[in-house]
Amino acid sequence: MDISFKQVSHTYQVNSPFEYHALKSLDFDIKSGQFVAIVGHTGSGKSTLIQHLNGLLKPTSGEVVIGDYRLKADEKTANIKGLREKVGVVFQYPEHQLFEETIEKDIAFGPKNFGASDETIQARIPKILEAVNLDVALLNRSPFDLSGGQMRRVAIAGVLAMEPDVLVLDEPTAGLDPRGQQEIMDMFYKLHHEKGLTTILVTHSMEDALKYADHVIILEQGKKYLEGKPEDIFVQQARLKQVQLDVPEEIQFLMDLEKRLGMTIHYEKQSVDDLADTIKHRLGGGQ
Ligand SMILES: Nc1ncnc2c1ncn2[C@@H]1O[C@H](COP(=O)(O)OP(=O)(O)OP(=O)(O)O)[C@@H](O)[C@H]1O
Repeated sequence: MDISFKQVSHTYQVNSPFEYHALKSLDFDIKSGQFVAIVGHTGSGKSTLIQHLNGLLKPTSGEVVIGDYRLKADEKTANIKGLREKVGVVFQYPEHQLFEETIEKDIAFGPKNFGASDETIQARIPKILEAVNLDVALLNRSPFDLSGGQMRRVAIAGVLAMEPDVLVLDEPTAGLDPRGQQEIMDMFYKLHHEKGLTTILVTHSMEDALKYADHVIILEQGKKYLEGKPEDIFVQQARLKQVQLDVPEEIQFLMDLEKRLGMTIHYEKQSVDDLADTIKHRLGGGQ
């Protein structure tokens, strides 16, 4: 689904001593099928922004358009339930929201609430378990018997069970070890391509934004600071530094290489192996 933010502002606790302007005149478009990373340091407005994607929050002014749905202040959004079915949100630490006695019931909870029949849900479950790499034998176990990483996969399975068109991921790897982080991100990347999803990833990892996203939006104090292709955004070291963001490791490495050896390699999402080959070749003869 295409998504548009048109001059969106959001103010918390209007007309109170705690009034806070969290989003300020945000304008951007996300095309159906894009993988977009939203980055910015703490308090820049990322969580506020994504809560506008399924109508948990509404703009104080401006409008958000998501497919055929429109969110606008003082206007009742037609069929908000339909919007919440289409936009799946994986919140931070989603495993904290597990509550059913069995894994199967937890995965089925969302679609059941939205009126899907038992047969429909049963038909979806094996494919979802495969996607999140959980064993079918676990279905009747309590989610609370699992490891933290497995619990997160159950919670993600519950969101996927709704078969959303748009997947919103709020720091989906927070608290996982490096291997778990990569497994989860690779899983989302695969799902994104296989299911033709529109994916919106909030992350503190510049490396993940560079590796997985085809578009990056940087927020600073509720405003859009930079927007574009990751390989164009993440070479702007001085501008990133101004908002306390780092250059991803791969790009930092190529910048150091240029400084030390005068070797210029333009980063175009090459793998580490391809970069190593290019460097060896340039150094003369693959040693
Ligand atoms: N309910 C609220 N009432 C008042 N201010 C709020 C409320 N929720 C968030 N804020 C403020 O809005 C600003 C943006 O918060 P938000 O959670 O969107 O930022 P963020 O970029 O997601 O931060 P983080 O990376 O820490 O999750 C922060 O300064 C925050 O304190």
